[in-house]
Amino acid sequence: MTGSPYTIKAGSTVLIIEDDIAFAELTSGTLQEHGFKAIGATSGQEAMELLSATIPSLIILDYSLPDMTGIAILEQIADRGLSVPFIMVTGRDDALLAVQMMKTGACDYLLKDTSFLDRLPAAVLRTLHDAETRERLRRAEESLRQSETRLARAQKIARMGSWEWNPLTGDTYWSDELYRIFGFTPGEPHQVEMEWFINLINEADRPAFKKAITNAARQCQSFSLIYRIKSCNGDELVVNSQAEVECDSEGKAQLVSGTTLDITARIRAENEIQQLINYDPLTSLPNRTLLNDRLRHAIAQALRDRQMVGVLFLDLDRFKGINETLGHRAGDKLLKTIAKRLKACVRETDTLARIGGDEFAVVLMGVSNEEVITAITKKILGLISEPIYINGHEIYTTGSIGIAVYPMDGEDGPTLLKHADQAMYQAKERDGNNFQFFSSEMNIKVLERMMLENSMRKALEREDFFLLYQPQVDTRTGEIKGLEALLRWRHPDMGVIVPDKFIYLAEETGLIIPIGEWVLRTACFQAKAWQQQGFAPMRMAVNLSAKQFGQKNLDETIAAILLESGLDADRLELEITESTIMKNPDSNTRMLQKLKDMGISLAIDDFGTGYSSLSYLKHFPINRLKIDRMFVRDIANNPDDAAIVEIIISMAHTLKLSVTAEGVETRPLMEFLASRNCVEMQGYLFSRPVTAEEITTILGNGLKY
Ligand SMILES: Nc1nc2c(ncn2[C@@H]2O[C@@H]3COP(=O)(O)O[C@H]4[C@@H](O)[C@H](n5cnc6c(=O)[nH]c(N)nc65)O[C@@H]4COP(=O)(O)O[C@H]3[C@H]2O)c(=O)[nH]1
Repeated sequence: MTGSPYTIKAGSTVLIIEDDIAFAELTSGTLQEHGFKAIGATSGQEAMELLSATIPSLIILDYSLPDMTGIAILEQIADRGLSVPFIMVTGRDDALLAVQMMKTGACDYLLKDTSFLDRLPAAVLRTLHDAETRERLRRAEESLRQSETRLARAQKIARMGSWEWNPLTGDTYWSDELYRIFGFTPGEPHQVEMEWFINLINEADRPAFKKAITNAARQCQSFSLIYRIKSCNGDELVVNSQAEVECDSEGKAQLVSGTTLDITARIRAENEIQQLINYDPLTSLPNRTLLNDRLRHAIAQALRDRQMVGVLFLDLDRFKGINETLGHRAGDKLLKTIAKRLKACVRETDTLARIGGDEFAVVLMGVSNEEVITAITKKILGLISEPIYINGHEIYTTGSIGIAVYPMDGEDGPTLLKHADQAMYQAKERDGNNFQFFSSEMNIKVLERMMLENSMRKALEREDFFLLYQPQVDTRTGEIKGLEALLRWRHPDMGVIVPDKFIYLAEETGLIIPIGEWVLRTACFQAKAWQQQGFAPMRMAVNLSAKQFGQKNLDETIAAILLESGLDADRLELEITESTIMKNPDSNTRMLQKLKDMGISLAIDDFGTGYSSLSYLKHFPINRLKIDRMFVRDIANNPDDAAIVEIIISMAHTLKLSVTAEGVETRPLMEFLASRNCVEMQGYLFSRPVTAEEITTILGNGLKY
């Protein structure tokens, strides 16, 4: 209903509709005495005419009028859209009538009795006061409704929804717009379960959301969170939820409420901008801007981890010619194919960028040595040089790569890139399809390694390897109990090379497998030959590297060699380092057991340098511990080493293992070890590693130490 606003104030107009003129005057007089302005009408008709001109603050209405009933008048007033409070007046004391009058909307009703005039002013005041309160409430409700409409409109425009969640009861409220954002019809589902909602969130973002909502409920922490969510129609949206928490005096969360903004379009636009700023549109690879950024991060990370960063600058050889002959489209296809191939060579954490027409750069993270860089560079050159088929043409292209390494060749991105670029030009001058390190030392190192690797491949065929044997002596009797076979490489240019200088490379290249097999075979045949020459049978100790030990069929290979050579298994001892076993203790223990079951003796080499714990040691089916020569050497000077050696010896005895000390160079060392019950020793004091012929002489002379 609409109506005019009014307030209680002196002079408020009261319309008295009453056909009893005397009564009307009395009423009017009383009201005027109390400061009201009274106007009067004696019939319904007259009242309606008056109401056309004036709207009173209150009507005092006689229930029964000559031309119409009070109720009919009220209907006509309502029809005009007026809302004026009224008090009914009646001469009849009838409870039923009173109820009926109140039902018509009367604010009060008064009986025309002797106390009427006494009660009138208070009733008028009360009615006016109530009417004013109602009007204020109506206006407040109206304004609230308007605000709600405005908010809903604003939410719709902003794609923002609001919500509430009661952490105590689990009750939730979603605004209509929130339903719409998530693709639901407003109000459906009516009650939103938090668990159900969490399941709509992208799995990767769920933990962050759960944490935020839990912190809100448990610690009253407000939050602002961006996360992805699957909408009802399956689209993925990106939203930003901001929440505030209402807490009670004890700090217990009562209500979590907030807004959720759909920022999908914004994020998409931002991504597109980022894509344009940071990526090359042709290959979608990072461009120079992003490369510089990534390079800065890579350097910071390498500084923390004390590692190197490899920066490769690649330029395609003869690309210009291809572009000119086959056209730019073909050139673009070629670049895309190259980009794809390059991607296959680098790890996720590395950066591959296109920085110019036919120029690419690669940033290799967390590199520990230049070999890794060389390996990746070779792989890249190999992949680039494979034929590319474009528009029916078979195209051959190659690349030139310059390499700069942090920290040696520069401490910042631009310097490293500049140096890699310079090195690339040198590679190009050497006819392309080549790589070049910026620093000459690095080049020499890599070159040496490559040469060593090449000549090692040929060394087996050319029989450049040979074995030396070092006696293992029982110091109580001076007898030779065993011989350790030690590998040497007679290099055509570099002379004899010791294993420490090439075993690592043989391991890395896999050449250790054929070389190791050659060592085993040679040593077993030699041991058998000495037996056949009538010398007392001795142990032949052979070193096994980690790669050899990792072979699945190692036991079969060894069994075949023993069979070929005719050497009894119990004459062969395999020396494996602690770190080799500890690389994969469970499967290695199984292999050790197989070898032991064949009757072969097993020794842990360099004992004390690795990580064997006593509990592991108990489980390894081994026969012997060899104390590393590093500890033995320092016994005299370092009490710690002396203590370690003593512990190893007593541990070996407790576990019923034999023990051999390596690197015994002096008599005092021998005496110290002997006094600690270490019986068997090996070292320069007795003999350096010598050739098989020299061993034959020693054995022939019946030499004892
Ligand atoms: N300073 C000093 N050194 C002594 C003394 N007595 C022996 N040595 C040296 O100590 C090394 C003992 O061999 P290792 O600990 O098994 O250590 C060996 C072994 O781990 C590995 N190796 C040798 N031959 C082979 C092989 O055929 N296969 C594999 N996988 N590794 C081998 O190369 C390592 C080094 O071998 P070598 O250079 O021959 O070095 C030998 C030996 O010459 C001494 O009194 N003083």
